Amino acid sequence: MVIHPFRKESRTAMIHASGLSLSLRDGQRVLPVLQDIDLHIDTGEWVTLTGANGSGKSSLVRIVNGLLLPTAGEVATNGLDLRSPGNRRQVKRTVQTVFQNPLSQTVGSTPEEDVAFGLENRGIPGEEMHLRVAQALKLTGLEDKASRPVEELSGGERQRLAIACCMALEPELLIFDEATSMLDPISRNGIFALARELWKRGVTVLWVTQRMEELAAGERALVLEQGRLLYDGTPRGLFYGSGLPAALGWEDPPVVAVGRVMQDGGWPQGQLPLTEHELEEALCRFS
Ligand SMILES: Nc1ncnc2c1ncn2[C@@H]1O[C@H](COP(=O)(O)OP(=O)(O)OP(=O)(O)O)[C@@H](O)[C@H]1O
Repeated sequence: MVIHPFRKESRTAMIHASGLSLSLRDGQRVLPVLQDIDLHIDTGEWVTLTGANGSGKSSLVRIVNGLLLPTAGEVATNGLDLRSPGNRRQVKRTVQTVFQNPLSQTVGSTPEEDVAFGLENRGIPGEEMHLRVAQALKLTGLEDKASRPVEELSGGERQRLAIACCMALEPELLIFDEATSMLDPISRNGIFALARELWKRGVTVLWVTQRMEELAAGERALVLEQGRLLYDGTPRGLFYGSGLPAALGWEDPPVVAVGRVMQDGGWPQGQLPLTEHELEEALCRFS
């Protein structure tokens, strides 16, 4: 059952899935990895996908970016039906993914080489390539490190570099697959803020995370559990209206823990805080 279906059909679909299922063979067993998923994500949205280990998040990402074929159902990314191999090839050019491990995503020996690599593969001519490399490194705050050895970059900087590589290829959909999970809190916040900035500039973002603070700070939340889409709606509805966090045994983020006390005290749901900023505002109104 999907709680609070969330649809805005008026804009162009970036991802559209209907009855999407995926079964994978594990030895003698057939695992139902994704089950009967209906999903519509518009161009320009920020959508956060969460779920326990093994709930199917990465499998869904791999279907959406054209790497894996569903066993049943329909799925289209950027209007391209992914059942066609030609469309899957095309989609791989418009969707870029930033993965979990910052150390496993670099191929060049310096940031500028690394960003240029993907552009060369695409056959982007020299002058434009240099321009795009410079722009991508500036966008991600790495312009001063353009010719430093990659090994000298921190984990957070390596993750910025992975984002620079993606952005140079001018993606329409940017997927972050637990991209902050191996970083320290400051780098994590920096990468999250950078992703939000890119989203505000117009890139559609699918943010995959198990961090409740990141989920709370987004506009729309998807919850996968054992391959089923259990929730599709606002983070506020998820934390304060659905009962799902308790049912799934999640620990509340600190701000939501305070919000629950406010909820018990009679605060209306629309005013319950999800972020530190909202909590501060609520307390100012109260005092
Ligand atoms: N190639 C495969 N063959 C068989 N089973 C697979 C394969 N890939 C994934 N699975 C299984 O599918 C299920 C979902 O895996 P998936 O990686 O999509 O989950 P996830 O939510 O991304 O997990 P995590 O948070 O641990 O990365 C798991 O039970 C996993 O073992």
